[in-house]
Amino acid sequence: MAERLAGKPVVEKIAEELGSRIGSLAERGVECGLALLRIGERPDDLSYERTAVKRAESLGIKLRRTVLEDGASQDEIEAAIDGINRDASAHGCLMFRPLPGDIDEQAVCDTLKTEKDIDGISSAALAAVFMDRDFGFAPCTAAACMRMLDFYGIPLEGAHVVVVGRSLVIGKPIAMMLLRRNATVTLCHSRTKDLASTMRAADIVVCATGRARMFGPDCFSPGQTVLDVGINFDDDGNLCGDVDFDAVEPIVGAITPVPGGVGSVTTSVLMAHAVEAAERSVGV
Ligand SMILES: Nc1nc(=O)c2c([nH]1)NC[C@@H]1CN(c3ccc(C(=O)N[C@@H](CCC(=O)O)C(=O)O)cc3)C=[N+]21
Repeated sequence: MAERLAGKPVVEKIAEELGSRIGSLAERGVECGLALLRIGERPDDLSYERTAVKRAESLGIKLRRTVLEDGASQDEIEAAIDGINRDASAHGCLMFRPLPGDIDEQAVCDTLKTEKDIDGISSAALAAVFMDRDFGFAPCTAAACMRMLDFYGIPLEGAHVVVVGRSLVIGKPIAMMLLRRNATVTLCHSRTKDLASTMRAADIVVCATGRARMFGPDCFSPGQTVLDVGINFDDDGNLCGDVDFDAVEPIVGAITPVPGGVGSVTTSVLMAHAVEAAERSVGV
């Protein structure tokens, strides 16, 4: 049976680190604030939001929630971001993505003030990830995967990592972050030929497609480490990952569960980024 790479100890470690930093900010009269911007009622957004609310409450981070109707226009969404830009009590902003409808998403992302961009959505923040430059913040989900790998001591140097999924939220940025750590990265997607055999050849597989239980035992081999980034709801409304966990767990070396895996750490990384943005705002 695979080792289960649980999010909980990583979440607890981050909470411990943040506790004292939030305390120091409070001594300077700064209450760390985080703005959430959600458009519509997508179940995976709501799942993220539920955990974020829980984490913020337990850490003492102030949340400001803005919810727009599905069908909100480009102008309405940009106006909401403008409101967050001008709210001095919000040190960082998370906008749930992808945006519904035919919105120019990158234009929306680029209206957020750089210093509040704690999910690395602006062109400049993403460019920095691709250029190995330390500027701004990396996308929280990609950063959460890296934290998981480091916490559990999974070696990256020279390792062959297959990433399945090429989104700007996770697939593309994590490929660059892994490269920076000297992994050999293969970036796969829905049109990849011989996907299963490519996945089987990897040391580490990162699944980020958003398709419920899409990857079964034929895609994996003994000893592999599997990060399941998917947050999906099956036909019965149950939360599940991109990997068919029950069928794959007996085969591989280590695997993250859903729930209780990468997603749970993502929300903690979001809090860590908000605290860092608050610190930067007062020059710490
Ligand atoms: N800009 C952006 N970045 C994202 O990374 C992003 C996004 N938008 N939109 C929505 C999806 C989904 N997502 C989740 C993250 C954590 C949990 C999470 O905390 N899940 C808990 C369970 C929560 C529950 O029980 O519902 C867990 O997996 O243990 C869920 C979903 C990030 N996404």
